[in-house]
Amino acid sequence: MPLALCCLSHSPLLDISTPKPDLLAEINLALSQARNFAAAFDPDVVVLFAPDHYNGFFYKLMPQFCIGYEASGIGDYGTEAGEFDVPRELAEGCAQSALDAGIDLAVSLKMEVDHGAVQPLEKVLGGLRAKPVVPIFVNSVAAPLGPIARARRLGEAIGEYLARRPERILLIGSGGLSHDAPVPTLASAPADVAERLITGNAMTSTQRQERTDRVIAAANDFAAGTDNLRPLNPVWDRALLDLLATGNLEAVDSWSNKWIEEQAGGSAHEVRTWVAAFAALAAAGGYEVTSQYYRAIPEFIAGFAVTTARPTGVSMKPIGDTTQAGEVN
Ligand SMILES: O=C(O)/C=C/c1cccc(O)c1O
Ligand SMILES: [Fe+2]
Repeated sequence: MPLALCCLSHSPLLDISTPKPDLLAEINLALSQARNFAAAFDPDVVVLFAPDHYNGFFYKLMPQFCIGYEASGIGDYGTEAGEFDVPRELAEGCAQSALDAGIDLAVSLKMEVDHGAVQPLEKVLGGLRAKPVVPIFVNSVAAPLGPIARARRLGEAIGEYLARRPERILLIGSGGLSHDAPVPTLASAPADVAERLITGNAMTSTQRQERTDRVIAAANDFAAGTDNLRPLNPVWDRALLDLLATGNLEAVDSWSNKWIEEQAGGSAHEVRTWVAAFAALAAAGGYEVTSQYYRAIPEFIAGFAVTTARPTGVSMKPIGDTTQAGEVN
């Protein structure tokens, strides 16, 4: 059965910041196109590649990749909390196919995920239980990171397996593009924060609110040009979107993590979720991008993109407004 793909940037600021009305209308149109695309494809199941921001994965044991056999959203930044409906047999098949291909991923029977996983499910499908979901954690935040080539290989291995499955499967990649989110790092965090990055001790509601306030303040400063976060890089983002659209995915294998960070910021590693999702789609055959939206949006601290793609030659019944949303700026 066919695969289809929807990749999008997430941001905690998406439902908090208020960009100018024209920009907001564009963003809403792009997201509604993605929703229409998913509704027209009508997947039986979703395979979701998503990062985490020290809400579900901590340095007491930090894998590069992990498939959740059971998973729940923690409900940060106003996203839905609660249990995922994970199709166990499909999740096990994904894990085995990756292991067979030499990707030593972890599995979890109690995986916790944050806005990076839940927000795209809300925006594209309407909620975290709208469809059965196999959640796949792709470490994009916690150094040390493996090479981006490994994320491509992970996606490829899983795509080869999914292509043989009977279900209609929507691949979602969540993250990036260029950005430098104000997420702590083990190397620079004060002792109490570093301790939490290691142990994952639950945050108090005050600590959670302080984190939210800090991110909102950083976004306001960034939009005003008064923060020292690394600038967004629309040129890099556009080149990445072009590369993904042309299918030349192996080109990323030569990218070093240092180069990605220099070009696009410390959080641009989240693009490995896009690379994995596209590699999964490519493993099933040729594909075409059917819609693409991009803007560099400082208010979201994000090179913000929404892309849909489907196998070449597969048509889907259009639902609602399918006009092209904005384009690269
Ligand atoms: O987890 C956080 O506190 C912040 C995350 C964040 C901020 C800005 C852009 C993003 O993509 C994020 O995930
Ligand atoms: Fe993120």
